[in-house]
Amino acid sequence: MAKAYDHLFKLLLIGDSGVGKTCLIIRFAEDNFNNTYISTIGIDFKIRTVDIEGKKIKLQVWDTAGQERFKTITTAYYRGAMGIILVYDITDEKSFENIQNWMKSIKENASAGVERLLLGNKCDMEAKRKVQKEQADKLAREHGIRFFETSAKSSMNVDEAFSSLARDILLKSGGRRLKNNNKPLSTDLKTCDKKNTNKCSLA
Ligand SMILES: Nc1nc2c(ncn2[C@@H]2O[C@H](COP(=O)(O)OP(=O)(O)OP(=O)(O)O)[C@@H](O)[C@H]2O)c(=O)[nH]1
Repeated sequence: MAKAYDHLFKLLLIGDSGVGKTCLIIRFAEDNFNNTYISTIGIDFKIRTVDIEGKKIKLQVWDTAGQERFKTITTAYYRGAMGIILVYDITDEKSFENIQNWMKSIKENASAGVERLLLGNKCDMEAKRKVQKEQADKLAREHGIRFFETSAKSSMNVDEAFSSLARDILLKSGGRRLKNNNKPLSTDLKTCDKKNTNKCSLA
């Protein structure tokens, strides 16, 4: 039987408790949102297959508990991830400050070539904003990664964020094949603007 997908990418979401990791995954995988807060215990995952540049990419998206007491369990999953999404809440300054610690945790526990992405979630709550977009833009630039403001509630930028990460991983794996087989890299791969301008779109 033919495989239902061309590539399987494992992604992982990390960030403080309550920033909206579970809601982002549910919005992405099931196009749903719930206001009730049930803190994740340990780890869980959901799947969605997306079309990127004519390729079927199966995304296995792992949800981690943000609470400190689950850290030993959750960090064990970093190594298998090809992409890690760091999430903070734009209404919670502490969750943004802690991104530096989450970055450190990636350095200590993830594979060296892992793709990273920064998300400022709950951007529907403009009136309660504590973290300015420029601050996060600057941080993302310092780390050389992409940044989006998202809302799991309104869907804003959720598909775009996941797709841009998947596309970056695809580009990277294409590059590896090029190195190994000396085959030309597919020219139909559109590159996204790496300058965090949120201009990536679904293929
Ligand atoms: N307004 C708004 N609320 C959100 C958004 N995303 C999540 N929430 C709410 O924030 C709360 C926490 O969301 P979760 O997705 O459970 O947070 P989490 O990061 O998975 O938390 P842990 O499992 O404890 O690590 C819930 O009450 C959600 O309804 C969003 O984009 N906008």
